[in-house]
Amino acid sequence: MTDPVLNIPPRDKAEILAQALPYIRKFHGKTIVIKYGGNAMTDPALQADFAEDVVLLKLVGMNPVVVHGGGPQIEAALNRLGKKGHFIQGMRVTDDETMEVVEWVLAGEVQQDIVGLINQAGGKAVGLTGRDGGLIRAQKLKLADRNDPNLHHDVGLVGDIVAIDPSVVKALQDDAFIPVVSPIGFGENNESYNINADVVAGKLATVLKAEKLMLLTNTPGVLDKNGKLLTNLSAREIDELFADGTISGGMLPKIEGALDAAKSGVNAVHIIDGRVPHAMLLEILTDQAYGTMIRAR
Ligand SMILES: Nc1ncnc2c1ncn2[C@@H]1O[C@H](COP(=O)(O)OP(=O)(O)O)[C@@H](O)[C@H]1O
Ligand SMILES: CC(=O)N[C@@H](CCC(=O)OP(=O)(O)O)C(=O)O
Repeated sequence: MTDPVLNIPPRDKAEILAQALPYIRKFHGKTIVIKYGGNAMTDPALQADFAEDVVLLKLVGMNPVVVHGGGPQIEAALNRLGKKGHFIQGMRVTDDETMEVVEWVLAGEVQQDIVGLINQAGGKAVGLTGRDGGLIRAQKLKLADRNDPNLHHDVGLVGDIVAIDPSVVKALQDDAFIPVVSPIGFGENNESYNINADVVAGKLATVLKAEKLMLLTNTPGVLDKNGKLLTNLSAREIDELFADGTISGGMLPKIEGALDAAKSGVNAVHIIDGRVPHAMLLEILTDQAYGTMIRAR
């Protein structure tokens, strides 16, 4: 894949840097929630680029908050135990044993890898799960069927977010740290819940009154039935794509998280290709639009 930053002539590079100034000014002090999808983090070189981008955003005065996924990494760990993941409408059916694997892969492995990379790039990252500081309170999700709202699926220990207390994230931000959040919630009886990372990112962006929510994944954005990129989607257009089955699998919770944030006042919500080096930086700091923008109306 070509690198959009390195493979361009120096004059154009200078142009990109000059373009960045108004955006740096505009977003100074603003919170930007970045969902780093498990599918976008499979290449070590891209992971290092991602970490550098997050640090750069912090250095120029923005407040990045990372929410990470790890679907493929959980799947690999389950396979090693002779288990295979099963999804309903983009949600992993989570029994007790799967929940244990989810916790150690997300909080023990993926989160700590990202924290390490950000620190290596010169930032000060702090890893959190939804337990830390009472960040994500959850209850068992009753998953309504998309075609028959009277039918509900039992997806085990998948969490429905009851409340987010963002005080721990705000305290870290005020202290120049970069929070890296694992999508694990806690229930009334201290039980753990597996929550889709897109849903956590959408809700956290809303509660933090973020300026932007960026969802980094492994497609150029939302694609239509012919595989063509849809650069802009309203709530009504999304309903149509749900209805005709164009949006499926992992894209279902992603769009729901994105739309929820857009409707709740997050100014700009983008689904972008995390496999393109520095896509997030270019989206935030240049005039060029990337991926799919989700609009409330
Ligand atoms: N209309 C669509 N456009 C793009 N991707 C889609 C669409 N419908 C379903 N998908 C699937 O959603 C996937 C992204 O979701 P997911 O696998 O959960 O990624 P992540 O780990 O980044 O959250 C894509 O790789 C693709 O297989
Ligand atoms: C309930 C549910 O589906 N949880 C997800 C949590 C990780 C995640 O969301 O990872 P991605 O962002 O990489 O898909 C899972 O178990 O895979």
